[in-house]
Amino acid sequence: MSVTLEAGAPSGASPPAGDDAIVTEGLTKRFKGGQVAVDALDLAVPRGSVYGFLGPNGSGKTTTIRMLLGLVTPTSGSYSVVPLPRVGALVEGPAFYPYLSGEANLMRYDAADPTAPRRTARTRVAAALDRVGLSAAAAKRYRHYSLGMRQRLAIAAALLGPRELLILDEPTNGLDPQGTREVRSLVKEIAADGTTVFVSSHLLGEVEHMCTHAAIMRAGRLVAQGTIASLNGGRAPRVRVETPDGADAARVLRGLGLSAVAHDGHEVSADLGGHATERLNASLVEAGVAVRGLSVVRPSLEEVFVGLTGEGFDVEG
Ligand SMILES: Nc1ncnc2c1ncn2[C@@H]1O[C@H](COP(=O)(O)OP(=O)(O)OP(=O)(O)O)[C@@H](O)[C@H]1O
Repeated sequence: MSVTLEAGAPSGASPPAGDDAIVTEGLTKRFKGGQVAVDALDLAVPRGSVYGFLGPNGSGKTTTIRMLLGLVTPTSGSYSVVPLPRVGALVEGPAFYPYLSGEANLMRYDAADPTAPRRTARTRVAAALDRVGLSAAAAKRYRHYSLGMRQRLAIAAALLGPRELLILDEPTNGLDPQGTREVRSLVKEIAADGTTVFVSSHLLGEVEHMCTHAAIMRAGRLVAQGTIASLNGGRAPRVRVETPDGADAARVLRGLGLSAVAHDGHEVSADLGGHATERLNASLVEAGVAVRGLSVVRPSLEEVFVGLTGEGFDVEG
């Protein structure tokens, strides 16, 4: 589906060209009252990716997702998404009946879709339960489900049809650690089946571990996007040596050709470049440097984010 809006007029529908599942160009939402929730957003979500849509609360993630699903009308800009019947979405958790089983809840949910043939409802529900690992708990009442099982059932509801794209808005929010683990590994499994997953989160650690790609949002604007490796790769890994012989260690590292050598008390650090840490250690010891510790520090997405925005971030997860 493709929608272009200038002055509020939709202009046609087609899936994104090329290898992307979602493309937005200049996508903007200004709410009545002047609040710009999403500001000229250019996203490109490759098919087959697990795409983390990362930003603090209020940065415009939910508004973007609601626009992609046709639930909110953009003020301007355009977007293309794979055809909506091929998109499964979990935006606000679906309301399930506590006294009904997981299976009965999904049957009701499926019945609400006028395009789904009734004849095959049981097969669809069984496949969705199987997909999220709830077959054995299909007959159990929803109120006896754990938090993780409840969220997996919600994801099953989003997977009732064949999906090319799954959009999940903060799927681990409010879960306990066990539920969080269940949902994260389910997301990876769904992606491994070939479904593109677009998942919003305010947790850097979560995106770093679960996703292949990420976009970083701040106050409605896109700050950076790309593969996790390319986002991290903007900054080189550093080697850090703990030693009482700092001046000597710095001299050895410079002599070996390492750059950006910094010496601060009992710690010496330098850009690692293509050097092997075991060789560095051997050279330091041979030169009589007492090495108490040697480590390689790779920049995390958190450092990249702080470097880009000058702001801290919620890194839990
Ligand atoms: N219907 C609305 N009317 C006016 N302002 C809104 C509306 N919906 C969202 N906003 C504002 O737009 C901004 C972006 O909100 P949005 O919910 O998209 O952010 P978010 O990144 O999803 O955050 P959260 O994780 O807290 O939902 C916020 O400042 C919010 O207050």
